[in-house]
Parts: sequence; C-alpha cells; structure tokens
Amino acid sequence: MSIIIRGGTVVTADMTFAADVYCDEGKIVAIGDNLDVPENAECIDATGQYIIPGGIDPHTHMQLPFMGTVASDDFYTGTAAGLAGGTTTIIDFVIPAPGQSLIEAFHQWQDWASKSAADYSFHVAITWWDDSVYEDMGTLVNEYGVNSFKHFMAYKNAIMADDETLVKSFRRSMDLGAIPTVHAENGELVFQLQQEMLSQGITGPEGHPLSRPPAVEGEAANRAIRIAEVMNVPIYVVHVSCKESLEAITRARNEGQLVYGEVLAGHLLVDDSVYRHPNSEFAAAHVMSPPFRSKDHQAALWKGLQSGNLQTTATDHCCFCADQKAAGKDDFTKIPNGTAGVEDRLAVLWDAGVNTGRLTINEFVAATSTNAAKIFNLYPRKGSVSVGADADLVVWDPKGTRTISAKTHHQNIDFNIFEGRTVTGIPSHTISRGKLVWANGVLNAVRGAGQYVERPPFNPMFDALTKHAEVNAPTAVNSD
Ligand SMILES: C[C@@H](CNC(N)=O)C(=O)O
Ligand SMILES: [Zn+2]
Ligand SMILES: [Zn+2]
Ligand SMILES: [Zn+2]
Repeated sequence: MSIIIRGGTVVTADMTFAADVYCDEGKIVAIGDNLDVPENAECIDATGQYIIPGGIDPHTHMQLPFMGTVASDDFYTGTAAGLAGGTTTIIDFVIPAPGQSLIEAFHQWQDWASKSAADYSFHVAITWWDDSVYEDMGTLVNEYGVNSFKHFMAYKNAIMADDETLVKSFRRSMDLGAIPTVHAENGELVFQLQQEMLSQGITGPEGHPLSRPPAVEGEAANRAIRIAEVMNVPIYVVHVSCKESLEAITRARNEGQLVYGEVLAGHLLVDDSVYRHPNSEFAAAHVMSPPFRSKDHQAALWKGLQSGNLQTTATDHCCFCADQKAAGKDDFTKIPNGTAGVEDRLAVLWDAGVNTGRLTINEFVAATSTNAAKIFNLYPRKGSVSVGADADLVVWDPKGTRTISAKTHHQNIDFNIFEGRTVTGIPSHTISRGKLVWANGVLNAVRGAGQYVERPPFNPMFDALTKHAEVNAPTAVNSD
C-alpha cells in the first residue's frame, strides 16, 4: 500500500514549503509538486494542513514495574495512544533491578515491547555497578543498538546511582560513544525531607512537592553537569522542571559544554497548585517526579525552549490509575510516581506554544521530533521529512480542535493532567512506517506493528569531544 499526501505544506525543523509527499514500502519515496504516482495509491488531501515528521517522545515508561505496581499503559495501548496524538516513535527505558543483568533486563523489555503499535527504542538505566555492568554496556552498544544510558540520581534504596556509579558509567559511556542521561534530583535530600514531612504529620500528596523543592533538582543537575564537564562527556538532563536546573544547563552551554535539556509538556502547562487541591485523589494523580512547579518556573521553562537551552519535549508517560495511586493514601512516599501525556504532547505544545507565538512551526517540529532524533542518532531516518526516511508522518490540522479528557482519550489511565483543555491544532492523520493508522478520529493501530529501532553510537557530537580530549590531554613533566 502506498500513500500520496497532496496539497499540504511540509514543515521541517528548518524549512516550510508546499509539496506533495509520496510514501511506499514504509519509506518516504518522493517529495515535490504534483507528483505522478500509481493509481492505487491511497490519497490524503492535506489542503490547508501541515505535513510534519512523526513525533518522537524520548521519555516514556510503558508497563513499568515501579513502586510495587505496574504502569497501566502497556506497550500496545501506550504506543496506540501516541499514534492518535501524532507520536510515531518512543524511546522507553530498560530499568534493571539493582544486581540484575543488564542483558537479561534488556530482553525482558524487548519481550514486553514486541506488542508495540509504533516504533520504539530503549535507553538503558545503570542502577548498580560491577564489572559485568561495564561489560554489558559494551554488548548493548555494539550488539543491540543502545546509545544512551540513564542514571537516576533519585529513588534512594531503589534504583538510585551514587557518584561512583555516575563517574564509572559516564566514562564507559564516552568510550562506547553513548550519551549519559540523568534524572537529576538529589535522592539523599529527598529521602531526608520525606522523613521530616512524615514526622510532622504531613502524609498527604502535598508532602510530595514539599520533599522535592527545586533546589533538590538544581543541586543534582549541577552536579551531574560538572561531573560530565570534568569527564569530558556529553550529558542529557531529562525532565528539567525548574529554574535551578535550567540555570545549570544554561551556564554550561554558555561555556561551550555539550549539555542537552528535555522538558515535559506537563511541566510547561501544569502548576503546583494541583497538590493543594482539597480532593486528595486529584492531587495524588499529579504525583510525579520532579513535581509540577509554580508558574514562575513554567515561564522560565518556556524561555528555555525558546532560547534553545532546552532542546526536546517529552512526556515521561508512566500511568497509574486511582486505585494504584491509593497505595499512598496514608503516606505520600508510597504513591507511585508518574502520569500520562503521550497522546496530548503535540497538541498542547502547539496550542500553548505556536498559537501563542512562543514557538515557530519549525521550532515546534524541532522540539517534538527532530532534536530528539539528532541527539539520539536517529536522524534523518526519523525526525525528518526527506526521501529515504521512514514514512512516519503527521498531517497537522492547525484549525482542528479537541477538548482533552480522560473520558475520550486512548491512554489506559483514568485521569488526564490536561483535563478540559480545549486545544486548537490537532493531528488529522498519522502515518507510521507508511501505514495510515490515525485518520480523522479513527485509530487503526496494529498490535505488534512497531519495530525496535537501533541507535548507532558515536553521533557527530563525539567527534568534537574526542578532539577536545586530544587537545587538552594532560602530560607528565618527564614526557618533555
Ligand atoms: C520512574 C520514572 C517515572 N516517574 C516519574 N517521573 O515520576 C521517572 O522518574 O522518570
Ligand atoms: Zn527475550
Ligand atoms: Zn525521571
Ligand atoms: Zn521517566
């Protein structure tokens, strides 16, 4: 089955032009005016609409086993919901239990992800360290197409990586041509503040943000960035939620350090008043880490995106329903952390970003797709509208409207942090690997149609780092 998209305007991260786009055998085959294509090609009329690269969400956790339960959106339902929202590739996380073989965990996640409706890739978390972890990192890069390793600086007594693990893993990542990424919250401080909140009788969801103030994130972000600077490795900070970590990133980037920042759609649009809501179930539904912040932090995050100091947007899609969140009804530290977003990211960013003039349509494409593809070495196969790229495309209707609600969304969760928000700008069609899977409100996601996407190591940023290391190599006195 081939598809011809006629009458639209192609929008990439750096160009906007009228053209038809022809896809066949899962690839973009031709881009141009009035293309001559086979009669039996399925035709999509994109008049008055944009043709953009399929969204890439570099941060999801489908069916994650976490805090005594399992995230309610699995790899099929979660990727299907993503397709309905214009996201055609996710980068999820293999998170080995401390002591678990990284390779065994990798296969476990691969087995779970085989039901995906859209393409997927994996960051692998380094949650412990010994020689086998060192070896397995090499196997994952050289044999399994992993080029990014995640480090949780939070979650003490669970998956938290201490400084020794960060230093050893950052060095190994660099040698392998893989980029280290961090969840930057100081887990020791979180743990201490959690105990203090509980001892003061603050057991409700309002204790969650009180135990993770912005300084807790800023300290960890700065520490990780400084460690990366000393080790001469690139670093990607996930879910930057506050001024403090944005400042740490901005300072380093102004010094020429290779630091990348990711912001969640939720952190740009939802503020911390949700935790003071009289309905504790409503408040608990918003418990995720880092927590939603006050409006001044949101304003700073938008400037971070506009200035280019934050490069990607994501969702950290990690769903837990009310009955799962209730595990923490008497102790907020037991509320499973996480919420949804994979279906709404593009629409809420278009509505709050493009419709307000904060982002150009090209910056929107960069922030929802192309930048993640470049940083994680998927470009131009993903994140581009170019001949030879995978036919992952969205026909975007800038005038279409939708009111977001848990009652109508496709995500397998009974809550939506964007509930009631009416957005202008929605995907009218989503094409995943050349198949029309979303068309005018009808979802035709296919269980298992998604494929694992390998990501090669040594993306171009490593050339610069290697030269920097050579030029600044230390020398011994007697070597003169
Ligand atoms: C465990 C995972 C999802 N939960 C969350 N962000 O609150 C993460 O910390 O990114
Ligand atoms: Zn397996
Ligand atoms: Zn995280
Ligand atoms: Zn996460």
